[in-house]
Amino acid sequence: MINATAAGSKAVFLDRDGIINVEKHYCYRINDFEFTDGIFEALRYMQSLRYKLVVVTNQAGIGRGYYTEADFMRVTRFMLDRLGREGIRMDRVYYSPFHPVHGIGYYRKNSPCRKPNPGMIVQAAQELHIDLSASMMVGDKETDIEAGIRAGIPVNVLVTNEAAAAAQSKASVIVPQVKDLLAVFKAMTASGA
Ligand SMILES: O=P(O)(O)OC[C@@H](O)[C@H]1O[C@H](OP(=O)(O)O)[C@@H](O)[C@@H](O)[C@@H]1O
Ligand SMILES: [Mg+2]
Ligand SMILES: [Zn+2]
Repeated sequence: MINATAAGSKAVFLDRDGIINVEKHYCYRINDFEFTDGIFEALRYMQSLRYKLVVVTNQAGIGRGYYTEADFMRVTRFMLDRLGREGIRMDRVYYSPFHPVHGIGYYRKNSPCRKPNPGMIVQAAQELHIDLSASMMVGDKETDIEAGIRAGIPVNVLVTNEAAAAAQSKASVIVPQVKDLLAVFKAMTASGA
């Protein structure tokens, strides 16, 4: 169970591609941005329990030269606008444009903010006064789970329908689809957190 403490707010950290929108390699066009089935209901529920909602997304497509920061900002505005119309307010979006091998120029570096490194989560905790010990991470890759664990988040939820990924995962909970998240969130907060 998850309880908030006086040390800060509780939060749900959300991977973007594969959790908020359907994973389509290096998605940056609004026309390709398709919300996953069940994400609105899951986010609305956690927001109603006063969890902050924070996106932490690797966007190495920027560093690789596939699209620009302006492209990412455009699709982010679209995402936030649509979430807003669904009654969901994201507290912050963090992104890492870097890649240690394939990044071009400035973008080629092993950034502490690129998952599985926990930098984005740690930064969010400082800037938004989040109590990580009362928070959750949700992702579709083991790198998301590793970032959550390294940041000190106790509940790390993996969404995958790949048996091999599930078998090797360090996640606390594994579900096959985003539309299973609402039930996970309800179970995790059952004591009234
Ligand atoms: O919100 P996410 O899931 O952190 O974003 C992942 C995508 O940026 C991108 O990530 C991976 O590419 P890199 O190794 O970071 O270059 C791949 O899984 C791509 O398919 C994803 O679109
Ligand atoms: Mg992902
Ligand atoms: Zn890669």
